[in-house]
Amino acid sequence: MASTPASTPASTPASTVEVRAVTVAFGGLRALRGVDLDIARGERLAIIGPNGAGKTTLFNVIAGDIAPTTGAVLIRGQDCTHLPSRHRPRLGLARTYQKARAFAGLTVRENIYLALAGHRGRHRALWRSSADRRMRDEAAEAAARVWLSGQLDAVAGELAHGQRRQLELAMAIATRPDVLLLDEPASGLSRGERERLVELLESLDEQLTLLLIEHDMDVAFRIAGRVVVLADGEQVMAGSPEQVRADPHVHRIYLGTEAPA
Ligand SMILES: Nc1ncnc2c1ncn2[C@@H]1O[C@H](COP(=O)(O)OP(=O)(O)OP(=O)(O)O)[C@@H](O)[C@H]1O
Repeated sequence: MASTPASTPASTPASTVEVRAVTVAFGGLRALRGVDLDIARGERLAIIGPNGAGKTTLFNVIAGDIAPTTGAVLIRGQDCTHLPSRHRPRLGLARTYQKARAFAGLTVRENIYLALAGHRGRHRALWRSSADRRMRDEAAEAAARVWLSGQLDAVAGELAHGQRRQLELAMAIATRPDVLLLDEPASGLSRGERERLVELLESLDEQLTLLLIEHDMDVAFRIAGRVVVLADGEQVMAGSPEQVRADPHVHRIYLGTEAPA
């Protein structure tokens, strides 16, 4: 019988991210009530739902920013329910937040560089070695991906809102994640910036697993292959953008209107 090398997992997980019966209680408030989700490698999944539905809480659980009250999260087959968020980038996970987190006093290049250095555990060796020079080049490449080449030496705090969001995205994609969580990437962007965001998201590696919380239905439906609708901490529907767009229940609870005839 052929032996399996020790480094090869016994089985390849069917899903890159598995959310198992996750509940989150904040005191008496149940922000998530038994959410189950399987997200396949390379899938583009949009999570939509009204304010307070539990979307960001679900992201926080997947990214390790909070632990679920009950239930489990597996990333690439590994149970990481209680793994702190700082260890999850090494599982290939990157996320952005609703509020920009770049250092306002540092330049675009420095911010992306620090994201890379943090990811590789190289905080203490800034700007010195050839590896650091490589990271500076990689930072410039990531900036170019989000059309910020002309702003490499601009201080983040002086960027326009849209450019700051582009920077956040560059900081996330620079680490070449397998799983990318974007929390409302289109928020506050102009129409032209939204078009560029869609173009950028469409250009990401096909193998990348992308989870998106988005209030802009146009962006969400264009990017996603599957849409999950959360309401009041529960998944109320999942389907293709076309199915979700046409679902009368979704229209009532989320859009507050009847589905188009
Ligand atoms: N740290 C917290 N402490 C207490 N309650 C919280 C906390 N975080 C979220 N909540 C509550 O949990 C519920 C779900 O919040 P969450 O931010 O996940 O919703 P959301 O769907 O992302 O909403 P939005 O679209 O407005 O961002 C809300 O009622 C919110 O007030």
